[in-house]
Amino acid sequence: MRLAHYLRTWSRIPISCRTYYRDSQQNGAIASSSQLSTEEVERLKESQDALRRKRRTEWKRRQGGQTFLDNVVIHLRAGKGGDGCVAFHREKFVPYGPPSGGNGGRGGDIYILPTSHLTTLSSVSTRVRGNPGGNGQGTWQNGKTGAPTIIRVPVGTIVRQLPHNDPRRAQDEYEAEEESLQGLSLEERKKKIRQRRWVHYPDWEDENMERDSFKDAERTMYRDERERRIQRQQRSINLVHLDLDSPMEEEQDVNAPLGLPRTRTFGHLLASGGAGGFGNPHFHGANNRSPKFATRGHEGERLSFWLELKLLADIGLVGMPNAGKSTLLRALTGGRAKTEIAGYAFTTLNPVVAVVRVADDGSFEGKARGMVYDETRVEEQREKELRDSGVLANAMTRNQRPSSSIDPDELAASPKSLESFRFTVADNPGLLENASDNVGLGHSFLKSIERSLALVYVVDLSSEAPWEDLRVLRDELEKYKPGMSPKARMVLANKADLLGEDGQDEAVRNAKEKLRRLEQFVAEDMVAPVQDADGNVIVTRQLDVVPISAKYSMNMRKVVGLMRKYVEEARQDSTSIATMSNSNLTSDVGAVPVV
Ligand SMILES: Nc1nc2c(ncn2[C@@H]2O[C@H](COP(=O)(O)OP(=O)(O)OP(=O)(O)O)[C@@H](O)[C@H]2O)c(=O)[nH]1
Ligand SMILES: [Mg+2]
Repeated sequence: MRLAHYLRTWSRIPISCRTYYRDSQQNGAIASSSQLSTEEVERLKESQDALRRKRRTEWKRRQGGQTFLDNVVIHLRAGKGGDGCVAFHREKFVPYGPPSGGNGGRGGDIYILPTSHLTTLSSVSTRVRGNPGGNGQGTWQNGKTGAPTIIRVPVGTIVRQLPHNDPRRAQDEYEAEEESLQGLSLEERKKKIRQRRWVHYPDWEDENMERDSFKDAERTMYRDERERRIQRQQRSINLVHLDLDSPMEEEQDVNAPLGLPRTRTFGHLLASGGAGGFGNPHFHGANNRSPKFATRGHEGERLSFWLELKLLADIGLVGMPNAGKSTLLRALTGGRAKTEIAGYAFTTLNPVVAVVRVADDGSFEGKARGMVYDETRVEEQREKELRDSGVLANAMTRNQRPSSSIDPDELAASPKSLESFRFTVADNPGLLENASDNVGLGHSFLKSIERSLALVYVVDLSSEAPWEDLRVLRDELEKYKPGMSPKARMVLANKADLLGEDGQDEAVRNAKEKLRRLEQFVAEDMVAPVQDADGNVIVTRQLDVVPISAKYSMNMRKVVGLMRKYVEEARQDSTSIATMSNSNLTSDVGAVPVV
């Protein structure tokens, strides 16, 4: 009881406060051990930090990549069928006409439709109910069919039906009925089951129960129900799994006759509506001339699905942990991309997508002389010092300052001409050798960049053999999906600033030699085949190799120019974009834009 109370109270505290509380507790614990020297305290803090990071990475790894993406579980309840009607025809001189109750209409189905007008799953409701069918009426009027419900999702959504044993699944229609009957006596149970299935002529319920014709009809109904249930079970062996990679636009038919739907394409069927009930003419026969009962409509299917969205980015960064992908993303976006940078592996646990804005003259937002994109921890510390010193409190805005006092770096950072092009870049977690065997974070996160127009390798030029890293990255891409590696267009040799400065002739010569070796490897071993629609190799393509320093924002303009070129080429070839989404090998390679 006390534990429950504690958990309830704890869960009411906002997460930020909880983190603060934990941190202050830990810091307090460290500080209280006053016998320790400052150095020892620092070391202790670092080891605690390392432990926390390790736990975080391990936790992420255990998710099997399932939390990388925008995803949602939805519960569908297709429309219930309309009830049949009990009625008898009446007209002048025909006091006892034939049975004339109409059948109920079918319940509305639920469809899913990928559309290019959406980019997130946030507009998808988690509970969707189909429209019920109309009830039948007298003079043989059948009820109308429930209108279909369409769930619109962005292109790139993967739809998976949840299996029976999945705890996230909602009850199906049979389980829901069973639950509503729990706790009732046998008699009450029977009564309720009947009430759910039959419509009687006013005051004829008891009479109907006695009749053989009703008993026969009831037997037939239960037999049909059993068969339907078996069919449903068989269907659920093949769970729905859709990869909605290309948009299906709704076809509008403005000339559709009145009363018929004007939209023709509904998308993929997910849950079927229940059948309508039978009107009393259905039970008319030689041994029942005047049936005084009809059936109610069936429940629609109740199913649960898991929707998962692959992210959309024009360029995907692929590299080993610590290669500097996050630093590069921040440099490309002028620090707007809030992705964490730190000197340990697996800092980035989720893909982060950011927009790069390019001006007419090739300059881009954020490019500034002397700009340093340091580790998040260092930048935070710097910001804190600035805040504490009170500089920020009295700072004037750019408009308040006289133009002569504006820092030239700041001027350089502001766009000189109007933005003329923008594209998105995805920063990814690091990829390791044997990621396919779930080493590191595995490579399930690559799903998010599968549909990127181009990939860019980021390697650490200061490492022993950057070409070996490149080989591993290429092989891992191929292992993830054969035909994916030819999407790579460029190799960025990062951290070039570490390889010697002006004046250090020997170091500079070594750096040049290393870069030359990398270029040679790329030219010899990383040639990408470009195929035509029939799968014939029409040309081989070299990857561009560009030495950069993401941290000091060096050579960024060239990188942005090349990225822009790749994106423009791919966008121009609109057919290639359409085929790129196909999952088979030939179309994927064929989709690589021809240069
Ligand atoms: N000297 C130098 N250091 C860099 C450069 N780019 C990144 N770094 C440093 O390299 C370390 C790792 O950088 P990140 O950007 O976090 O690397 P990452 O590839 O995103 O790493 P993961 O997220 O773990 O995959 C940090 O300490 C950066 O400051 C660079 O161009 N020069
Ligand atoms: Mg990172």
